[in-house]
Amino acid sequence: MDKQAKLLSSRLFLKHRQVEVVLNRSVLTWKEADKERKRSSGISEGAHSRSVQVCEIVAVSRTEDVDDKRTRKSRKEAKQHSQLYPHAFTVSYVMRTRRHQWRCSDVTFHCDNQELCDQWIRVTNEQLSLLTDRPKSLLVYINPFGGKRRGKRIYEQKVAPVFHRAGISTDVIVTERANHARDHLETEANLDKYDGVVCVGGDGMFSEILHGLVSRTQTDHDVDQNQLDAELVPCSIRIGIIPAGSTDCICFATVGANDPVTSALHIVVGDSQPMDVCSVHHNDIFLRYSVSLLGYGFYGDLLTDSERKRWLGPARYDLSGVKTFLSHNYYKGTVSFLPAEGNLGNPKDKQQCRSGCHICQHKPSSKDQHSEMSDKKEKSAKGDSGDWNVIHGKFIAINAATMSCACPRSPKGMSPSAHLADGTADLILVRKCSRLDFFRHLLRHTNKNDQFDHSFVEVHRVRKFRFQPQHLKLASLEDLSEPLQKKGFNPICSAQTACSYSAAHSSWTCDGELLPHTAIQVSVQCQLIRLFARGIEEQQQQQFVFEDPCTLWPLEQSTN
Ligand SMILES: Nc1ncnc2c1ncn2[C@@H]1O[C@H](COP(=O)(O)OP(=O)(O)OP(=O)(O)O)[C@@H](O)[C@H]1O
Repeated sequence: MDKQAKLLSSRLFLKHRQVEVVLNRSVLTWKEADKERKRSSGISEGAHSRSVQVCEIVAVSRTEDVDDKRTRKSRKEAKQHSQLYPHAFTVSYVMRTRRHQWRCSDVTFHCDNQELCDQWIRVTNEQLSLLTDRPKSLLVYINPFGGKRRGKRIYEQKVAPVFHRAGISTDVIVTERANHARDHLETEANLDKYDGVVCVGGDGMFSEILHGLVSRTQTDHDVDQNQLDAELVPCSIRIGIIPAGSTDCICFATVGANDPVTSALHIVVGDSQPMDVCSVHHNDIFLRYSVSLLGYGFYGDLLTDSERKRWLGPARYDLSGVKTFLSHNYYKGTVSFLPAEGNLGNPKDKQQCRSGCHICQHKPSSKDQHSEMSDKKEKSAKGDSGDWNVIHGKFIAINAATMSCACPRSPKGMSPSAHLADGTADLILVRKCSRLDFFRHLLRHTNKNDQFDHSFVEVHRVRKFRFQPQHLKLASLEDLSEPLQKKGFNPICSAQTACSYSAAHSSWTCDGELLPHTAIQVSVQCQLIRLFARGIEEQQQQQFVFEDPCTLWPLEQSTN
């Protein structure tokens, strides 16, 4: 850092203290000039040096007003000071606070020379203009009904001021119905105008944006999404998520916090986090895309039941969870999967996917993927099952996690070491077991114990998988004639016919939406989209030195 050539170096005033301010290409540093002198004279107190990376500067501009938050006495002092040093500029920058949250902090430097002040603003802005990843123009969709219905307020009070400070222009659409954002993106939006799309809402709203953007990209490139082996074209513009829903798992897993200001700042600094997307088909029909969890059995049943209890609000998930757990259903079927050979990671690794993850950076080139695909096509044409593994069984749950699925309730997530962008999903098969064992497995989603370390749980890192429920294939006569106890049904199910029917098949939940088919084919599309995020930062990455920030803004209100 010190070796870089200085672009500017001046003695300026920060409040009443003289500071040595230095700008080089990557860092802005300031330290108290007087303390430096004391130290050279042998007194042990060191100069407090503060630094901010240029890539984390939000904006720099001329300052006209003195800070009106000061006390009357300090306002008077400030007035005298500003008469002596009437020219000032303010640098707004990212400051890390607790638990991966970011805030925008300001520091104002004063001087007596207008030319010098203008030079600082000009040179700093020149450096910012070299950061070409930063968005200048954004298309924002707000779901006014997501979560606690605070999407619009969250955007106006916490996010818009940050975008305004950074000089980002926005077109804002407040949605009027479900799928409004998806349809607009698919058919109407002039995407050439924008550097990114921002979603203000929860995971359901994000899914709309994902579907709109991915479908639009495929249409623009004449790619047929219904084709199972179609090579999908990655989306060229990034998506930002401002969490304002009741479930904000995608935001949490990619930023480490559900906090609107933090997300806004990740957008401003132009972060880019590639993400895998699963495409889900039923034969030659495209069904949906998924970025987090595909679940059959336990989670499918839970969602089906919770959909009937929407009136209960978020509490419906707890109630349906208990009910589904007590039902303790299992399902017969065949799972086939293509293991992720050559992948550097393993679902049982202790290492988690974090900012700058080397496993995600080592993605297979599209050429390799293509030749792998042609290989498979050749093998299947010959009637060979290729490298596909096939498992017939009775499953309580079949889950495919494309990311860790970490959320505040399950801080490590369903598959703690799943990666955001390595082109794979973790396929977790929970076979029929006792209710107590299943409870132990579920409990491990909330604590630090290895949730795969059970004889009835297996996990595979896969590039593709298929599921065929048995009832569709074999009409399951044998199944239906089995005594209910043998099938593991719970005595609390009093209507036996209803129980046997409900246990014949479950449904797939796909990122919180129910799929209309149970026989599905899933293919992981490596790095199909990019988010304005950088993955969860390691704690050590938390911060350069910052003391005594002049102000923190926007207002320190609690987040949703
Ligand atoms: N204006 C609107 N009116 C009604 N529904 C809308 C509107 N805009 C978006 N939606 C739909 O609302 C659903 C839920 O939105 P969102 O994900 O933002 O909130 P949420 O509270 O997290 O919801 P959930 O947890 O139920 O998914 C989305 O599936 C989206 O399609």
